[in-house]
Amino acid sequence: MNQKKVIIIGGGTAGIVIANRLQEKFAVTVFEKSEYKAYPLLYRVPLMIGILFRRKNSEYVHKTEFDLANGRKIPFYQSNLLGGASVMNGAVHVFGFLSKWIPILKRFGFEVSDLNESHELLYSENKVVKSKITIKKAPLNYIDNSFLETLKSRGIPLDNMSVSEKEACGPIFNTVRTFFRTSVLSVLGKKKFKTILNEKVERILFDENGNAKGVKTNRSTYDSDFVILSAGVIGSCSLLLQQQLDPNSQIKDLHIGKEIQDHTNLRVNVFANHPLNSLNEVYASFWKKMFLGIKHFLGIPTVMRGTGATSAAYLDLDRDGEIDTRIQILQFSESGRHGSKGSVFNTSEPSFSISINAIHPLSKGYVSFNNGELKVDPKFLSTESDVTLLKLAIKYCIELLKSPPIWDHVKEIDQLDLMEKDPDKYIQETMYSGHHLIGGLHNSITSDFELKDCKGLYVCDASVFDRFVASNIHSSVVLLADMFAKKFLIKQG
Ligand SMILES: Cc1cc2nc3c(=O)[nH]c(=O)nc-3n(C[C@H](O)[C@H](O)[C@H](O)COP(=O)(O)OP(=O)(O)OC[C@H]3O[C@@H](n4cnc5c(N)ncnc54)[C@H](O)[C@@H]3O)c2cc1C
Repeated sequence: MNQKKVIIIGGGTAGIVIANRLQEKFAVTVFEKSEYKAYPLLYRVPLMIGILFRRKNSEYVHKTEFDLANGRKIPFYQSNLLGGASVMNGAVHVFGFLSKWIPILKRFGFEVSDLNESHELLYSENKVVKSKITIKKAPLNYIDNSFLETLKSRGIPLDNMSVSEKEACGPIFNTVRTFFRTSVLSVLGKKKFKTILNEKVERILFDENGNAKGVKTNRSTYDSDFVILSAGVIGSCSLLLQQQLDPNSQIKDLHIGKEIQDHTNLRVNVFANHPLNSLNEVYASFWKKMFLGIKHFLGIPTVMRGTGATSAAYLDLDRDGEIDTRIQILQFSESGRHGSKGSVFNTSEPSFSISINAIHPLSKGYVSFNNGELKVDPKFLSTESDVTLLKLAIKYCIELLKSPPIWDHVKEIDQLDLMEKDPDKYIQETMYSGHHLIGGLHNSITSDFELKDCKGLYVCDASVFDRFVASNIHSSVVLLADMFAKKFLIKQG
């Protein structure tokens, strides 16, 4: 039987998940502009991924910069590898608040049972199942235990951190195989679809009736019955925006690139008063690093199993009855990421951080393409309520750190004076991107994910989210991509 052909643009998080489902009934080809290079073993170990971002001219990632209102430039990293952002992300898994999922499910005609089915198909907890994304609860040490104990003494109960709808604290989920980080590439165990690497799609082709009929890449043109755009927020928006510039373009002005969002990420850094049995040890000593590395590769549990982000808490800081903030222990410090005016949070001393994420920020920005130039600006903290929440969070973290038992580990809270006297300045000088871009195409598609006015061209990736359902976005993208593919199979299969 002649199978219908589907072209997927982008072999990233969404693209691979969609290809995995659609290969049941379609001849699927995935075009990925990056190559799957011999990705070093080292980077597949959870924490070691951080080394990638510090290398200048890395062949595995490329860097875009966001301009902040105060003149600071902060990096946003994209992947140069098959698997997209999921290969080099921090691997923290959060499935999201059901109350936030419901409007998204409704918008696309899904039921909660669809969400649960996709979850069941793609994720397994604490066991390795072929072709699933394996997740584990992060291993906890005494910094985590003190953090959780302090939270509990403030009335925040221990709960399931993957789906809590109320204030809770607990260990978080990481993507991990027995020895390595894993990503959506684990679904490649059953791969039948074709991947064409190192080939960038430059144009989507349409027939005379306005139906998508294939793509033009930097090398050739390819025919298909359907085209699915999964090139990520920046990739999908920029491809459509560029194509729209052509006066005869099929693609109309459909709010493309408008209302993108990102989680701002802020850290409260702490110098500890004693050496920590934590990821700092991996940082501090070559021999310890070797020792832990050997243990890790032998499959003996080590701190390297975690991403360094280990336990967290959901909080309702403005007391309006809805969870708004997540604080999370980070047992490592990234050079260059902290400190005002580019100074570095000193990692040679034992240290840890509390990372703050406003879960549902209201600030919105854009992706634009003018005079051959791509501009991406999430317009961080352009809404006053986002700043207010971060200030409440800083205050909360300082109070928390000053309470036992976590206080027992604290020698000094870095930049405490600035945080207390001028939190606005602290926020502007130290905030970073949470690397969770969403939106840009959410107003441009139908409830079937079809680009409005363009038959046969579908969009599904982080760009179709009109809101955050969780404090992290990877799992949300994976689950929506699978639900989309299931719907596509029913309608077109
Ligand atoms: C550094 C980093 C850390 C993160 N940490 C976490 C985390 O800990 N937890 C979490 O939940 N989320 C995390 N995220 C976010 C999450 O990984 C992403 O939001 C999600 O994977 C986005 O999926 P996507 O399919 O929309 O895009 P991507 O995975 O980026 O896929 C898009 C793909 O399309 C390709 N492409 C683009 N244009 C073209 C073209 N014209 N032709 C062919 N191919 C093209 C790109 O090369 C890319 O491979 C992180 C992201 C980053 C970057």
